[in-house]
Amino acid sequence: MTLFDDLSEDLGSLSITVARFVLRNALPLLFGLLAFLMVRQHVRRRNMPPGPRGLPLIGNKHQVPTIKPWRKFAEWSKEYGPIFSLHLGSTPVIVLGTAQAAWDLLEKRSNIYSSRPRFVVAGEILSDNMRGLMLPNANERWRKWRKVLHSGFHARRADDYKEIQSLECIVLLHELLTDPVNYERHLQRFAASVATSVTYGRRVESVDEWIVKENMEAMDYLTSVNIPGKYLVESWPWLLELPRFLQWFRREPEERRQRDIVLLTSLLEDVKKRMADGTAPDCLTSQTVNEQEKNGMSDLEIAYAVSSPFGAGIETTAGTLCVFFLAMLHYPDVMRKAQAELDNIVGQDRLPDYRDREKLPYIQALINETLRWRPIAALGGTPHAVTEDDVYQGMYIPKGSTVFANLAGIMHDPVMFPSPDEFRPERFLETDDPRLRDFELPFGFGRRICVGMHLAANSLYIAIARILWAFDILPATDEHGEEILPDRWDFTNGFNSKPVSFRCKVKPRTIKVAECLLREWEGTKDRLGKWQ
Ligand code: HEM
Repeated sequence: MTLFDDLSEDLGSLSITVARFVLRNALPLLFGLLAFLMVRQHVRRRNMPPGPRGLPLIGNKHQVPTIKPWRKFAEWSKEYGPIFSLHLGSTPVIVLGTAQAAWDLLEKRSNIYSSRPRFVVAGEILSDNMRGLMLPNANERWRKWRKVLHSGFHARRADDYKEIQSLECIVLLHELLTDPVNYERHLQRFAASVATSVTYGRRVESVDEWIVKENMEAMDYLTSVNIPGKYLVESWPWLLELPRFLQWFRREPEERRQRDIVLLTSLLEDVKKRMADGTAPDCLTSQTVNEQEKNGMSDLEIAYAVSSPFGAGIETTAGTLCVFFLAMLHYPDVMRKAQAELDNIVGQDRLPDYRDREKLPYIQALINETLRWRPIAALGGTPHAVTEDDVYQGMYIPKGSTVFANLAGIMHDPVMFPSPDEFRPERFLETDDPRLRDFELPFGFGRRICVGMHLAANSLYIAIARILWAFDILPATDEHGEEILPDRWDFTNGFNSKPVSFRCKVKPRTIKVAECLLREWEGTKDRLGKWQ
C-alpha cells in the first residue's frame, strides 16, 4: 500500500463522516428553516384574501402559467372569490376578478392603489425612469408625464384629431377594397398612422416605414425584458449594489437605451424643425414643446412622454379591430343588424361620419361588446401597486402588493354579463347601469385609466361603422368551397393578447358603396397633404 492509497482512504472516511454530519444535523436544520418559513408565510397570509397555497421562498411562482396567466386567474376567481391573493417570490399579489372589486379598490381608493410595482430592468435600467407607464404615481416626473398626455388626449382635445382619423379611415377602406387579403396589415397601418399623426404630425403609408419599424422594435425590446422571472435582479434588487462592472444584466438594456434616446430625440427635433418653418400640423409634440417652459420638462422627458402612444396605442387599437373581424365571422346576424342600422340612418350615398354617432346606438353597443368579449389588455394592462396597508371586506392587503385587475375574467363574470361567451351587443342596450352604458371598463381604473381612451374610442367608432357600411366580413373557404371559421379562442400570449392571424374575405356590400368609397378616396389624397 502506498502513501497515496493511505491518503485516499483517510479522505474517503473523512467524506463519509462529513456526509453523516450533514445527514444528522444539516438536514434537520434545513427542514427546520423550511418549516419556519412556511409558518411565517402562513401567519402573514392568514388575514390576506384567500388563494392557492404556495411553497416557501417561491410562493406560487410555479403555479402561475407563463402562457395566458389570465385564464388561470379566472379559474382561481371562481374558486376563491372576487379577490384572491398569491405570492410571487416574496411579493404579495392581489387579483381582482369582478368589476365591483376593481371599482371599490382601484377607483374609490385610488389615492393608495395607483402606483406601479418596481420594474428594475424595463423601467429603471432600460428607460432610466423616463417611461411614465412604469413610474410610481408619487413621482414628480409621472405627474408631468400624465399631465402632458392628459392635455393632449382628453375628451375635447381628442375631437381635434377626428379629421385625420376620418381621412386615415378612408385610406383604410380603400386598402381593404383593393387588397382585402392583407386586411390585418391595413388595420395595423391605420392604428400606426393615427398614432404618428397625432403625435408627430406625420402620417405613414405603410407599417414598413422606418418610424413605425424603429418604434416597434424599441417596444418589442421593452416587452421582451419585462418578462417575470427573466432577470434575477427583479427579485433581488440588492444586485444593483454590486460594483457596476459586475452587474452583468445591465449591458444590453443600457446599449438599447442609447438607441432609444437617439430615435426619440431625432423625432422631437424633426417636429421642432417643422414648427420653425411653419409646416408642422398641430400635434402632441408641438403642443408640448410650446408648453415646455410651463411644464418644466427637459427635451429628453418630452421625447419619451410623447412617444407613449406607440407603446400603448397601436397594438391595442389594431388588436381590438381584429377581435371585431373575428366576432363578425362568428356572429353574422349581429353584422346584418348593424348594417341595417347604418342603411337606415346613413343610406348608401355617403360614408357614415362622426355626426351620425348618437343615432347609431347598435354600432356603439357592438363596439362595447367587442371590447368586452375579448379584452386586448387581458390582465388590465400594467399592474397597479398599493402604497399603504389596507383592509377590504375584512381582508388584509399589505403595502407594496402588486394588484392585477384581471379584465379577461371580469368581462366574463356571468353575474354582470349573463352568457358571457356569447357576442351579444344588445346587453349594452338593455342595461340601466350607467357604468355599462358609458363603458370605460376596458380602459382600466382610477388615476391610471388609459389616457388615450377617447382617441381610441374615436378610432374604433369610425373604423367599425365604416367597415360595416362598406363590406361584408365573411369566412374564407377551402379548396372544396367549405367555410373555414377561425378558432374563437386562439389568441396570442403577449402583454396585449390579440387573435392569432386568420384568413377571411372582405367583400364590398354593393356596387353603390364601392363607387361612393372610390369618390371619397379621390378627394382624400389632397387633404392628407399636411400630414405627409
Ligand atoms: C382599444 C384601445 C385601447 C385599450 C383597450 C387600452 C387599454 C388600456 C388599459 C387597460 C390601460 C391600463 C390602465 C390601468 O393601469 O388601470 C391603459 C393604459 C394606458 N393607455 Fe391605453 N388603451 C387603448 C388605446 C390607447 C391609445 C390609443 C393610447 C395613446 C394615445 C393609449 C395610451 C395609454 C397610456 C399612456 C396608458 C398608461 C397610463 C398610466 O400609466 O398612467 N391607450 N390602456
